[in-house]
Amino acid sequence: MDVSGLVRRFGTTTAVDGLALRLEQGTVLALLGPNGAGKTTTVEICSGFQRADGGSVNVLGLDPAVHGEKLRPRVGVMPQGGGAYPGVRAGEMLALVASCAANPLSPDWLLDVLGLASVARTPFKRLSGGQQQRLSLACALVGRPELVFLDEPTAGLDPQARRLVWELVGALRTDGVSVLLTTHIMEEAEELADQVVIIDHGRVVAEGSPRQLTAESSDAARLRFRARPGMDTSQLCAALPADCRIDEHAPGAYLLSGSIDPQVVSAVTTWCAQQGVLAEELHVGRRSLEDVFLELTGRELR
Ligand SMILES: Nc1ncnc2c1ncn2[C@@H]1O[C@H](COP(=O)(O)OP(=O)(O)OP(=O)(O)O)[C@@H](O)[C@H]1O
Repeated sequence: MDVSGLVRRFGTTTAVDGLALRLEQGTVLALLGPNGAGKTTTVEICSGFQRADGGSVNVLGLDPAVHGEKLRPRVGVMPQGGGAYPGVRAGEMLALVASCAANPLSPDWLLDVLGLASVARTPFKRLSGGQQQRLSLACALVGRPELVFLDEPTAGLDPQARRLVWELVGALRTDGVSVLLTTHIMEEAEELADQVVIIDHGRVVAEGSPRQLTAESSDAARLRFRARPGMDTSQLCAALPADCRIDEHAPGAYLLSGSIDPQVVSAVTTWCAQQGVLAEELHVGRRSLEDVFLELTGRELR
């Protein structure tokens, strides 16, 4: 799939502003971005649910705005928030979607894999939020698609169901299916994606494999630890090398960046001991995808 120069406006808002993406066959691309960055709009244009105001989209060699009918049997879509006729039973819904496909997977098998066999006769509106999500995923996969769009596939899922979705995405990739997913869970992108694209204000701000994105531009490492929230770290900072910086980026979560050497680690633990606190989850390593994401898109709420 290839997207270039994509533009979508809503009144005075430019939701997508010249976006370019490339999803290679049989790979997983994670589209990340803060709330309102333009992820869902992009996915909806690529999957043929919205028209673009500019740019080009090529999905499996076709333009979704022109060849929606031809594309529909070849792609699977799990929209954000799912959706179905409220009164339809879970099993009926999946059977209905399967009946539109040339060579569908067995709906019963898929219900079983997704842990929905026991609610096959339950009306959609009576399913729990997580069950609705899983049914929506089943509907996206039942037609054996060549390419799947998953808009926040694990939002609202419990840890077991999230792992199951991760396994399914891994299995799709092994089968040569291309996957475009959006997520706010950085760990999910690190775990699943071959390629990560971070967007903000409808534009690409960074892209690469999770490893490329988290590789340090210098040899500066990070030291993280958890301790009592709100500690005054100015004294600690004064005792560290000049290029070291310490931030409490969430209550009780401290992040020290700069030249981290054994003396710095020792200074941190000694200082914590002097404060009478235990430095928990002390970890020295490269920056995480979440660090990169926050550096690029800022820390303020959208
Ligand atoms: N139908 C619409 N009418 C008006 N504005 C819209 C419409 N759809 C999206 N927008 C606006 O376009 C921008 C991008 O929205 P979009 O839903 O694509 O963001 P997102 O990255 O998917 O966000 P989230 O992470 O919250 O799901 C937002 O400012 C949103 O308010």
